Amino acid sequence: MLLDPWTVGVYGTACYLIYAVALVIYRFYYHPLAHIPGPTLAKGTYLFEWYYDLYLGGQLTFKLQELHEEYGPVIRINPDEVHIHDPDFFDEVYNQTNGRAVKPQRVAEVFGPYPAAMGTQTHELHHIRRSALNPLFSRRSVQNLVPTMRKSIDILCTRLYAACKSDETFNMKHMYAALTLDIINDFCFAMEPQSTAKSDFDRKWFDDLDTFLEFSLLSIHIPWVMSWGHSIPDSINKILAPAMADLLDFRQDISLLVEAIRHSRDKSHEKTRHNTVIHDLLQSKLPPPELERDRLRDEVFSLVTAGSGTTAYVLRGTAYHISASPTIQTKLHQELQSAIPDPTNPPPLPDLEKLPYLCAVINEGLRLCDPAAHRTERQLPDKTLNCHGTVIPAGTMLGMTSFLTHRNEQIYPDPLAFRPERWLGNEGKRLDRYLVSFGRGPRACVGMNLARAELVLILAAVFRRFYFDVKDVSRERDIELSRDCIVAAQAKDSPGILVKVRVA
Ligand code: HEM
Repeated sequence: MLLDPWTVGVYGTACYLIYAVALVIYRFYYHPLAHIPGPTLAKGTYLFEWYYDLYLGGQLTFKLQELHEEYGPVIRINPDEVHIHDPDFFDEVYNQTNGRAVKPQRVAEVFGPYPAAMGTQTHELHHIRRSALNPLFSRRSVQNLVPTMRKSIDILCTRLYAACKSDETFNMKHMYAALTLDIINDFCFAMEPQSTAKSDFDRKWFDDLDTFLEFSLLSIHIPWVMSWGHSIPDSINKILAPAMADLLDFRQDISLLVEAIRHSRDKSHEKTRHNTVIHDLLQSKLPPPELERDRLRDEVFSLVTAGSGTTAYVLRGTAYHISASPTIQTKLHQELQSAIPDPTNPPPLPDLEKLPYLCAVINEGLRLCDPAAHRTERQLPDKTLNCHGTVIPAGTMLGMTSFLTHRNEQIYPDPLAFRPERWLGNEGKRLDRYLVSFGRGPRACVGMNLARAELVLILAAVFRRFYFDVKDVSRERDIELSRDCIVAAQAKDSPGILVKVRVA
């Protein structure tokens, strides 16, 4: 005899409840992480994490400090994940001696299921993809890009001189984002600088990116949302999420460009002094499937998105802190004035990289204005870790958060103060191992050399010539990290960083 729908519903619900209770009991008493301390709700369910990140909007990162104070250096933050807070353990988790390092799916695919190095889960495939990218971002390659970077920086300085005369207020948030976007676009596609010259610095593009990042926070907790979005046509995505329209069009344009470059139809790079990233990848030793059009498209798309907002974030925060302190501003300006007597004829990059105060300012900026807000997650299938006597089984999803290391009072006394002096002398050298803004190990930031060169060239050029009035900027609202949207985000009501400029 067939059961009526009501009875089926009752049995179904009862079975589900029994399953859910059994699962929670398993997680508490029989799970391989059962011995690791943490909040009760987090050990048994994902509700703890969802409450802080989805309901309160990217707040779990800030709660972590409190949890570590209560439960110790190794804690369970959801049924399947461990978080470690011990700055001396960073290399233990991320370095190469631990065998294979797997990037868990939820973080690998947080920006979409892209077949790019950044989105690759397995150690072996990541190694293949990363080996092709590494030479493109070596110190020597970056050195070759200096004229490219200077081209965009000169456009910005011309605009700033004009702003001095007109007493214009402008948004430093979009200004640095436009500059870094122009530089990475030139490197990837030999595209002439565009955004830096626009009156609003291409604001819509960056507002759309912010919306995309807010969405990424949802996708890290509910991964099927992003996968589903990628499985439906772009035309429907554009209706569902209009803020994504330009980004999706840009991604499609890259596909066309890959084919145009592959078949030598695009000659834009002949006007520049460098090959494009697409050229270099096409000439690399990558196996044929890795050279397919859409694979290359997604690799380059991830470079553009990872390589613009992050550096811009450090630039704008650092520029604010310099401008907010007359002492730091004067000290930096004096160093730059004697190193760069003629601002239109700056010294080579290696000479600028030796300026002690500029480097100290940059390190302090990387520390206090670190864009990587979210914990960096890994699984080490070949290694059981032991942290302060707590055994973490091989294969466990584990993470550490650079934000906590960078604000650790024992390492950086008065951690909220922007104090470049802490990086000077022998004491400063001791701190190097605790500056982890670019991550560590085989999956550390591939663009690190490029980012550092941009920071040196841009801050030297701008602060040699200009002073900024930041009296209308609220540090708490416009500068401080207040939401973890995977990348750091400011308060929702922040208007950006509105400043005026004058000649130094
Ligand atoms: C100050 C600026 C930057 C900071 C602080 C930063 C930070 C980071 C961090 C912490 C990671 C490691 C994430 C992980 O371990 O899972 C990373 C990865 C990555 N970054 Fe950056 N980044 C910056 C600039 C750049 C630039 C300029 C580029 C591009 C060209 C870039 C491209 C990438 C890519 C492709 C990855 C993934 C690497 C891989 O998985 O092999 N980043 N970045």
